Amino acid sequence: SSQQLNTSLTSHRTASHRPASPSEESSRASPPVRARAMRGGGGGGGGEDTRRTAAGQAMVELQANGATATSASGAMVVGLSPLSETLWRDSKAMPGAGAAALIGEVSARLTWKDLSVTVALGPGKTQTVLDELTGFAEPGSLTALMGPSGSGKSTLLDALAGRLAANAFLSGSVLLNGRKAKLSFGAAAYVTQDDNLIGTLTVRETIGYSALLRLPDKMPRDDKRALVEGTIVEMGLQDCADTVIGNWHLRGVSGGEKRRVSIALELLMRPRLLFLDEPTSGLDSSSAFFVTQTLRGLARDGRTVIASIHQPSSEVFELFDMLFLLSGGKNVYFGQAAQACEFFAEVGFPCPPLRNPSDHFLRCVNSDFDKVKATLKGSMKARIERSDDPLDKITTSEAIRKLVSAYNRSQYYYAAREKVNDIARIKGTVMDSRGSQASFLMQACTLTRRSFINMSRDFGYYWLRLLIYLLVTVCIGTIYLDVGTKYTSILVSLKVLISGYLDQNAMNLL
Ligand SMILES: Nc1ncnc2c1ncn2[C@@H]1O[C@H](COP(=O)(O)OP(=O)(O)OP(=O)(O)O)[C@@H](O)[C@H]1O
Repeated sequence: SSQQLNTSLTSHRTASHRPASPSEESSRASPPVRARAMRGGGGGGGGEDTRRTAAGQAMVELQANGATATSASGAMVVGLSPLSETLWRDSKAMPGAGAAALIGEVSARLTWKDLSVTVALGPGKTQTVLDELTGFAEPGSLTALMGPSGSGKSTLLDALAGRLAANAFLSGSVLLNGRKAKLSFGAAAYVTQDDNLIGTLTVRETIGYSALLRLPDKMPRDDKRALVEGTIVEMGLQDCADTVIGNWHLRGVSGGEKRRVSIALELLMRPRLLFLDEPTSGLDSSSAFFVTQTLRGLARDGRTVIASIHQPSSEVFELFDMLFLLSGGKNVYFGQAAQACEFFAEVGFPCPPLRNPSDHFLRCVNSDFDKVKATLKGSMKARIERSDDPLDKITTSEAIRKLVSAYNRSQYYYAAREKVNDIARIKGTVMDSRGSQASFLMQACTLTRRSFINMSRDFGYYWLRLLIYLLVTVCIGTIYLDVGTKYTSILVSLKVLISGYLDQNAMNLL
């Protein structure tokens, strides 16, 4: 209930005023996120104080993520903010029944074991896209899925998020908090590669409307506003909060900021598990760095973050905690990102001193390089033949075979399987808020208002149309100028009117 929500928010606000221990302080948020939080809500003018207060309140709620809360049943619940708990309880509570109980661990611990995906390509034709993959993702960690194009990164992300295409078949097990769970919207968030945002709305409006469309009606407006401001601060968007997203005729926020707005929309429901499909695609290296740094901050707040990344710079690579490297649907390496260089060196492919590690790994596992080598001629070919790089001595396909078989016999592989079994034994609650909690009426009103604002600000959609209608009106109207008032004139006018009406309809149909 809203009272329950208020109580939980207030109690946490009060609780947060006690001095935090250094370890608590460091576990709450990453330095950049905290630094941004300290700057408070953006924008100037008379509303700044209100916004700053609202953002401050929301930050208390946001900082409570990853903290230990006491559930109504008296059990200690790990890794859940009061808001998440209330959202979940409200969605689970049956009329007349008590609120659902939270059991043990609620942070998202995801494991997948011997996961294979086969797609049907036509009658009798199938393709194995993922081949017996095993891994895990824990709260507080940022896991990067890397591999060449077509290696199966997006398919793995889809398989873990439970959104595989209809022609794809999964075998093996995917467990969330030790249970088989169908991940639905709310429990886990999935940020797609494309930013589906309305160009005419500002960043604050975009996040605000999304809050109205998804949060429960009974949640007080002030709390919703505080949550929106807190999310803006958490994603580092306060400097562009009042800038429009932008479209073909409107210069708006940058590509990196757009990506962060897309992530912010998913964060509103406080998911414990975050999937991102290529969050840095199309961004320059500094924007990619800031987006990844934000993801790391979200992970440090107790969330489980899994992202597929195409070709990270060395700075971005350093931000990853875990690396899942794929090639042709097979696992080449899974373990700490910082230990990947060691594994490649053990197998006989050490990373040259001045090379970006991620470029080196992708160079080792991308069989397209065989085709590149085959097309080289002249001095380039001679240089490769003289080179002492082990990769130039064998084909990439052979290198991949060597790496895959070395990984399957390595300590990394056995450690991962053992950890998967250990994690699967920890049973916890699967947070499933079952989608939007706003009522139909609230959604209809919000969508109507948003649509009107969008139309009134969109030059092409509204003003250009209005101009065209005015021009057409003048053109048709002037046809009747000085036609006279005789019977024949009236008949002619009527004919013109009907043919004009029919023409207009025909044009509309076209
Ligand atoms: N539903 C499907 N039907 C047919 N083929 C599929 C399907 N899903 C994936 N594939 C195939 O599986 C392979 C892996 O695709 P996926 O999109 O997972 O690769 P990726 O590593 O994400 O590539 P990219 O980096 O280019 O996005 C591709 O060859 C793709 O054509």
